[in-house]
Amino acid sequence: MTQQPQHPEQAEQSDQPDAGPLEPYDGILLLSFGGPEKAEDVLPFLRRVTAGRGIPDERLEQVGEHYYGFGGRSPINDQNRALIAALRAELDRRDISTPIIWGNRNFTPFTAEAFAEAQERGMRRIVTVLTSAYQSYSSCRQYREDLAAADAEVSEQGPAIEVDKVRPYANHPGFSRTNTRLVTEAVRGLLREGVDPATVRLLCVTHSIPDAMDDTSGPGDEDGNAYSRQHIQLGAAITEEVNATLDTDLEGELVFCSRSGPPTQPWLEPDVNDRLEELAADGVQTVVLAPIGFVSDHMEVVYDLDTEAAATAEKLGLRLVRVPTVGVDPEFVSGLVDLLLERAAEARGEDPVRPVWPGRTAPPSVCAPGCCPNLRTARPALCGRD
Ligand SMILES: CC1=C(CCC(=O)O)c2cc3nc(cc4[nH]c(cc5[nH]c(cc1n2)c(C)c5CCC(=O)O)c(CCC(=O)O)c4C)C(CCC(=O)O)=C3C
Ligand SMILES: [Fe+2]
Repeated sequence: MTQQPQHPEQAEQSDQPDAGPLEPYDGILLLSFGGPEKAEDVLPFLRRVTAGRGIPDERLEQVGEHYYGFGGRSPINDQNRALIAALRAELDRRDISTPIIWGNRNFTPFTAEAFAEAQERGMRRIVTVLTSAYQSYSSCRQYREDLAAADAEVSEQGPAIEVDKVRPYANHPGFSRTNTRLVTEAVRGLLREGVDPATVRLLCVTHSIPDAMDDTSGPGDEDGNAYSRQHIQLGAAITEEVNATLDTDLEGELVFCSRSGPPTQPWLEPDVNDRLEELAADGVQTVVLAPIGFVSDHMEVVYDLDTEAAATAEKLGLRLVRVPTVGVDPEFVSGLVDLLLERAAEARGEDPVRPVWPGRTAPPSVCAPGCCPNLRTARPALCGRD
């Protein structure tokens, strides 16, 4: 690979696909949730997120206040800009000139705007990476539906764009090993201070989802619950690895944050705050809180964990040590590039090595028919066999 990185201007002018390691793709789409950037954005954003989803008004007002507490600006868009810059640098380092575009479900640039940009730049076949590592309707299939809707919208204006997606990456080492290292370093810091490991508990935390959404998550040919199983598997592997590395005997478990929906609807539990109460009553003194469900420190992390759970811990006299999210950690970013290369090799009909940790099987890059169904209305989705 002696080819020099192309100038972006040059890439824009060319209407030929980039000949290179990511062939057959001529564009990379980072697909994310999106968040508001100023106070006036908050209500339209929340209305869009919750359209037709039966979230009680009371909860919406509360969540609005979380955003206003940060001046109406969610950190998520800036974190995605930083991730794009880090991906660009890692691609350049590997002499891969394929351009990156960006789309969001709930804030501009919307997914359809990203598709319009792809069309303008002459892209014909793109590969998508989600800012979400796990399988469920909310964290995977809904993005595939967004892709289908965006595709339908722009295909009236110009040539069609073919779209593929990298596999859900909860058990790709770039994600799982980075989380493991970050947790290990947090616990090592406590040991260095002389904290007694017998007083420490490890909590892995993720976004709660309705039980019904968890029950149907996954390809539909197993037992469902792919979302909770993937988290439990990674949490257990991290705990084991931390204990092996540091010669400790910490207990680890999975807890949930950011529940919404009506109180009558069951969501995954225990809530992080409830669990902190119980652990304090059991004599635990320090909790290491690892947000393995999130890729960056967006509002769920800076509000639900760093503000709300931190206040609960303070009230209980518990010390809370929050582990960083993977963010733009070089090992994570490099893993995403590996995933792009793996997907490109599959698209060329090759049989690439698909690294996995923990466990033995990587989820397929092309989702099974009916994977992670929408329980309300079936909508068309791309990147699957249905
Ligand atoms: C699994 C999952 C992820 C992780 C995977 C992924 O990243 O996709 C995630 C991420 C995020 N969720 C976010 C924000 C919100 N999620 C909401 C509501 C909901 N989330 C759900 C699930 C998830 N959500 C569900 C089942 C609902 C109920 C309504 C529905 O079925 O859709 C609501 C409505 C109000 C509320 O009830 O909280 C908001 C404002 C933000 C942006 C943060 C920022 O601005 O920095 C991010 C990254
Ligand atoms: Fe959410």
